[in-house]
Amino acid sequence: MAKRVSLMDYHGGNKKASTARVRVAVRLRPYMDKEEVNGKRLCVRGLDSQSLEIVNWRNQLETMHYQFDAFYGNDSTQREVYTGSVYPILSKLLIGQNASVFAYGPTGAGKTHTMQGSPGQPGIIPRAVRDLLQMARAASSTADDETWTYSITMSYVEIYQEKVMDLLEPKNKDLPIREDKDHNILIPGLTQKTINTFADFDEHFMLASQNRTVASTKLNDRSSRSHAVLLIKVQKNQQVVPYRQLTGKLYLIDLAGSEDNRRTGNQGIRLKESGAINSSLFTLSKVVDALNQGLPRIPYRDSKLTRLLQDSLGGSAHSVMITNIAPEEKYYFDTLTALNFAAKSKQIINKPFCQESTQVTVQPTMKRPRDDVEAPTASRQRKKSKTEDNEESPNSSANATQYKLNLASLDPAVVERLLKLDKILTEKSIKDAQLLSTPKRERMALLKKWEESQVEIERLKERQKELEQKAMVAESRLEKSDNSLSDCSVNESTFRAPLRGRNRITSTAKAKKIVRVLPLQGEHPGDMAGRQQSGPDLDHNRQQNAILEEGLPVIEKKKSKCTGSENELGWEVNIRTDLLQTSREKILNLLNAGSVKELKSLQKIGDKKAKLIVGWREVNGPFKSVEDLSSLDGMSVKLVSSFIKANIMTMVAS
Ligand SMILES: Nc1ncnc2c1ncn2[C@@H]1O[C@H](COP(=O)(O)OP(=O)(O)OP(=O)(O)O)[C@@H](O)[C@H]1O
Repeated sequence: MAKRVSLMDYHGGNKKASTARVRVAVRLRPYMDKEEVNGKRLCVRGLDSQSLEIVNWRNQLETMHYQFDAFYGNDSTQREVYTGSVYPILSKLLIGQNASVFAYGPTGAGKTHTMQGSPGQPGIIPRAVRDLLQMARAASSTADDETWTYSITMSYVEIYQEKVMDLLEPKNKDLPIREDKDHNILIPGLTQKTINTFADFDEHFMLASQNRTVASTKLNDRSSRSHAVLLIKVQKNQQVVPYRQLTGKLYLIDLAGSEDNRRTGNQGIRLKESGAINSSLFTLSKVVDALNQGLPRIPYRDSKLTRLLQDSLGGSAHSVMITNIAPEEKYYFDTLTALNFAAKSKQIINKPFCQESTQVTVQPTMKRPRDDVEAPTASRQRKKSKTEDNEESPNSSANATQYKLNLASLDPAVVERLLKLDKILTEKSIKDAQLLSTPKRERMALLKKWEESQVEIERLKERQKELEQKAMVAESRLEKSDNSLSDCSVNESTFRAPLRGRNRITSTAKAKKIVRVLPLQGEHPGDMAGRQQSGPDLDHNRQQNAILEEGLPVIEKKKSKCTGSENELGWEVNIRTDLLQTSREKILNLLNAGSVKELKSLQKIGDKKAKLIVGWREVNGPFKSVEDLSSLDGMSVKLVSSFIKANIMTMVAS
């Protein structure tokens, strides 16, 4: 489950939670008025790196003075703006915090130039993406960070006439904006592209930018008719238990400019667009006012723009607002309005959080968490091919590989089981059946069932130990009684060998059957007749003779010498080949057609293994041989061979 970790908690401090004021910078664009009706009259004068004044040429007494976090004059470069106001917040993304940079100001004042720039003068967006990619690459290769991998994705939307349009997938029109229970703002269904290199970003961004709505107005040849929001998501995944996941989101926003339609000359559709732009900017202003006044209700929901900026204004992001202004006298009122808005915005206090969750990333080569072995390295992850998905959507299919489940508190073995089961299900495209993405209640029920089966397994293990001990006692008793039989040493060693050492059969029931049947199979009944026997030995041999007389030719007479030891397969040699074959066939048939209940009738197959067999069958088709069982999870070759032995012994003896 995702959780918000305050900066205080994140750094382990115990003071008040950290806060961050919205940083406000003002950028003045160069003088560009070609008409110069009144000569070159500037209404803005820069004073120093933080302050400026605005002059009203009609009444110079009205000159206003403003101070901001930064003031960039008309000769400032793209690099200065970026390094001074944006670069410092990028590192926050890598620790799971959100940040946003938005350009605000009148139409034609230089917002798009500042955010996007041109190939010769790249703006904030390309610079920030390039640096983030570099920072993530550097971080994942440092010694401290080697257990983390980073993935960076981009989404790009425009808010055009109160509709959220997906610029990466233009057919996605009018997407909804939602808020999750942790107050994260989401756009379900929004396209998200993985960017591994700057070239990836450039390709997607260039194409998407062509989908943006721009048009010529009297004040700007290429005026943005919409608010454009680029979302860069940096996800940091821990590759070892407890698989923490930090997600930082960077919003880079190029707002449409406020427009005075007496001067833009807007008509028809342009006028309608202008109405929507001004209305959302008005709501933005109301939001800032409400925040500054500490009102209980902040009207975020009154426009799509403010809903999307909810996190950036009064929320959890580190926010930078760049107010673009124009110097020409004709912009005086627009500039004054923009500066007043900027001045009140700088009073807004945000409360940054670290977005942290514990996650499971299903990776094919992931090893057993129990062994504390790392999943694929960062470089392997980076090599993953570019993907297209809709991860913004909580229900999206792409989320199939990323689940939020508190695994930290689970036994690593449980995690491993869940991962493997989930992988099988995902591979088989069993929709909605993915264990980790199932609703919480079902997940809990499954986990409970799993816990119960663990208890059952423990109980069975205990029981098996007890039985083994009993079998050993019975065996040593038998050895004593065997020693009293004088002349059967060769056959004894041949037939009794399966009960000894490594090949000892660990079930009392099986031991009994073999003990009673096997020794006499090698002897001719007549050989026993003349022996002097008494007490239990006599009864024992009578019993054996009786079995033999009933004609149970279980064992082929073995002519080999007594070597005193047998290899792992030696026991098979002692069983008649046709019986061996039939038993194997019976087992194979059961494995391929048996129900869980029937499978459980096999030796060494409990409920858990029976279910695994059924599952394996469904996924891989029928078992070709009994030995195929070793491809089952938890069935080593050794285990399979002891399974075969136990079952064949049971079948031939029954
Ligand atoms: N700092 C600058 N240096 C050089 N040219 C600039 C600068 N700022 C803006 N310009 C130029 O001014 C013109 C208008 O800028 P831009 O389109 O960025 O304005 P805008 O604020 O985004 O306008 P709108 O809100 O209408 O979209 C463009 O031709 C742009 O290249």
